[in-house]
Amino acid sequence: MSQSTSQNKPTAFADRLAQAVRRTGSVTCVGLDPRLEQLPTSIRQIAESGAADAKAAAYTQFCCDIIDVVKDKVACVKPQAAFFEQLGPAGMVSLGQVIRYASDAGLLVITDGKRNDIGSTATAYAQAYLGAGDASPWGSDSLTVSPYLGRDSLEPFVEVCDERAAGVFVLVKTSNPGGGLLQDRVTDGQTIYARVAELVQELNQGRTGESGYGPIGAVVGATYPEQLAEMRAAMPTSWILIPGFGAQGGTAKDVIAGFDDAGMGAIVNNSRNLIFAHRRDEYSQKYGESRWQDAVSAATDEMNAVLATRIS
Ligand SMILES: O=c1ccn([C@@H]2O[C@H](COP(=O)(O)O)[C@@H](O)[C@H]2O)c(=O)[nH]1
Repeated sequence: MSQSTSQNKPTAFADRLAQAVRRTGSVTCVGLDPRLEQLPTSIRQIAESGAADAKAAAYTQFCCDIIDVVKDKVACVKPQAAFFEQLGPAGMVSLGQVIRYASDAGLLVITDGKRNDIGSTATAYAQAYLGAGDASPWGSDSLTVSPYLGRDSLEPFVEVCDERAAGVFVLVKTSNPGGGLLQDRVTDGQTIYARVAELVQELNQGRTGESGYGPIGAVVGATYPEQLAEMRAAMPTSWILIPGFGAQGGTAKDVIAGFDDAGMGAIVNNSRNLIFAHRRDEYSQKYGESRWQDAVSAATDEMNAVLATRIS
């Protein structure tokens, strides 16, 4: 549930994120991307029947067990909607349960759905996902959104962010190798991703809170450190969500440029290398599969420490 000010006005998402980063001392975002075949055996057994609701129950258990481990170690989690949607309706129920569990545990939730559409439909997406607790049916603090449909498709999200003290992260420069096909195109002397960043910066105008950041954040991949530096400068009032750390090759030195001088303004997502840490050589020997939660804990501590050393 959103923390409230004395006037009972919910604290803005950007400020809640700043508070959570300060409280935990962590800029790590734990990505909740459950994949059936990679789950520890004890969890995979829940899905033994092969039915969608059994798989969904396994996903819920796995994600909630991870939340139990990381709730005091990090500021936020990012459930990836795709893995839940893949299971159909039962998966979507699981997504809702995981979001609620994380929120109740005091974590900020960024649902990674990469939603958007024409304005009137975008409003429905915004109302569905944005607003923690009972403010929306999904109860997310924040949602990833696509800018491809233009400014009028983003404005409904901005409105709902204002109403519900929520946030969005607009895809600016994604971590995947093929993203440049469109994002790096130069038009009117500017790359598309730089034009999107300009739009993000415009939308945040007049919306910054105590933290100096506004509700409209940006996604910029750890796999493009030079562009990350360029985007930090282009969007000084936007939180940057940096995916691509770990399994996609991004390292601590690649993400430094995403932070402001106070070591704030960015969160670094890591999904596979944290949640399936028990499968990594460095942790499997020490913990084995039966102690998979200890592996998640150790991997999260390690990421926190590596980032803290680099950023401070
Ligand atoms: O540009 C982007 C935008 C989103 N993602 C998502 O982040 C995680 C990354 O998972 P890892 O296991 O840490 O590679 C995943 O949910 C992606 O869909 C991204 O990677 N890049």
